[in-house]
Amino acid sequence: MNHPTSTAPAGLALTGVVLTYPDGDRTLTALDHVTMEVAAGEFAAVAGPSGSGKSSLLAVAALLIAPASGTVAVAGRDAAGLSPAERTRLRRDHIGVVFQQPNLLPALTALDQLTVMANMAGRSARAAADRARELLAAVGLAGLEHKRPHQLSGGERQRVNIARALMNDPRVLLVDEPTSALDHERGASVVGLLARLTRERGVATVMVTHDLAQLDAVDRVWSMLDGRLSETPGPVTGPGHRGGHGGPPCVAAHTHT
Ligand SMILES: Nc1ncnc2c1ncn2[C@@H]1O[C@H](COP(=O)(O)OP(=O)(O)OP(=O)(O)O)[C@@H](O)[C@H]1O
Repeated sequence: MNHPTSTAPAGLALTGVVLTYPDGDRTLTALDHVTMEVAAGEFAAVAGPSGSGKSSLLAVAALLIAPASGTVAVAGRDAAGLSPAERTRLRRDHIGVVFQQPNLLPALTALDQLTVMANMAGRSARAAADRARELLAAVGLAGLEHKRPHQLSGGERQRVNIARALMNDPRVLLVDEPTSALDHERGASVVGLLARLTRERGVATVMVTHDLAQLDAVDRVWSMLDGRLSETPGPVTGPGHRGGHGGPPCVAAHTHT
């Protein structure tokens, strides 16, 4: 168990994060002094064009890549200075990741997709099954626990994916393009589900998306352009706000001077 060691917020905090990749003789700056705070119970979206740095942001927030400079704090704990084992534990205990493709194992039932993770984390089989059932019900899949992935729709598979990411009761939920394989209606339903789970479970959620039509349920919208992140202004009232922010942000027109 990781205990907070600083006054960083209980959700996610990135401060002055710079991430570079080698690019021939030069370096490419994928994240350029990115600062972002997402509180417990807050649902933030990051929108931006292809190549703007959204996946890089998620990878750094998930503690999969260490930034060249800047800090990442998860559940109040600064990841800098942790050993690889401590970083892995911080990720396992406090971060849930929903990948774009559900990555479900074809042979496993919906219930087993969730319990296999918990068993690996040392939870008793009974406790894991109880939690998995509760989560599958919470994402609207009660009664489908014994279905295998090919017996589920795309939207249902994405719900299993979300339930699986919540198995360890994470403080931070990182979601990569969850609606890309879904039609508008099913996509809106998945985003609405993420909004509800974020609020009910007090998790700090960051959703990366291309889909500007799916932002009504989020609390805050950030725009990513050329590795720079800025919050898109709108009539947002803070954590718990629901019901739209006055239309999609003008991501393409956003400039940094
Ligand atoms: N492993 C890597 N090595 C070198 N350059 C990389 C690497 N990963 C990403 N990049 C570059 O970093 C920049 C940001 O990429 P990133 O994948 O974070 O963008 P993105 O906004 O997620 O794009 P998309 O929406 O297409 O997934 C791009 O210019 C990309 O080419």
